Amino acid sequence: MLDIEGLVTGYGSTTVLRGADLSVGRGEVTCLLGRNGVGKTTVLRAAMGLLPTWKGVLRWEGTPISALPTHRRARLGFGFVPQGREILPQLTVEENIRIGGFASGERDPEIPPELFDYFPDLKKMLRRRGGNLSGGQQQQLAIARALMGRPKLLILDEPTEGIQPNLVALIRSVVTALNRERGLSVLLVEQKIGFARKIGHAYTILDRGQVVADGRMESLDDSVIRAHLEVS
Ligand SMILES: Nc1ncnc2c1ncn2[C@@H]1O[C@H](COP(=O)(O)OP(=O)(O)OP(=O)(O)O)[C@@H](O)[C@H]1O
Repeated sequence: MLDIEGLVTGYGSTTVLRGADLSVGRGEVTCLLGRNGVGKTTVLRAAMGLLPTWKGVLRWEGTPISALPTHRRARLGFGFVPQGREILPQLTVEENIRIGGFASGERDPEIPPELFDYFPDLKKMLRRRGGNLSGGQQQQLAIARALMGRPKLLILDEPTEGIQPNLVALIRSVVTALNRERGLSVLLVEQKIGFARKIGHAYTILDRGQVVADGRMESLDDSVIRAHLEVS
């Protein structure tokens, strides 16, 4: 579905990704893993078109998309939940969700009732300000907002960061349900190996801007973790 080949990009004159390769299969959850600062968020931002592709090719269902701006990628079916969630604190929960519909080009987006099948808590707090929600509630809100664009691929940057353990389980069950019931493909950056193992079908490990290991999640054994993920 999404294929990234030989991606080189960075910030200003600093190269961060030095030829990264990654694929997300249709209907699969792929976890992008790696130590702090190796370039995981940079991969997601380049996939969304928030950073230019300096070298390499990004393909969506076989078609090159490297030159497309972010809003065109959103219309193709990319949904993005950024690190830190980026909820608008002064707007209500309902307004924050509807913004996801504007982003995909709708003039007066209505929230489909079935969205709340996945987020019953949000339904009870539609009039509350986004800034008054807990981290876990904001994460649900950010996912709901991304779903308003009816994505085929959901890209999540550390969805469990700063979230209480009981809500981590909730986020996992929501993402798993969206994957199983709606066939949504998922690319997610994660620091918690246990979470990645439970949620992912495949993994890719990044180190210093390059992919150093990838495969099916069952093959992510302790030797791979020791070599590439534990702090040495
Ligand atoms: N806006 C920016 N301007 C300049 N350098 C940046 C910027 N954002 C990130 N970097 C640098 O790019 C490198 C990769 O950062 P990135 O956020 O992609 O890593 P990461 O693997 O997602 O890290 P973390 O797990 O800490 O979120 C780091 O050295 C970081 O300092």
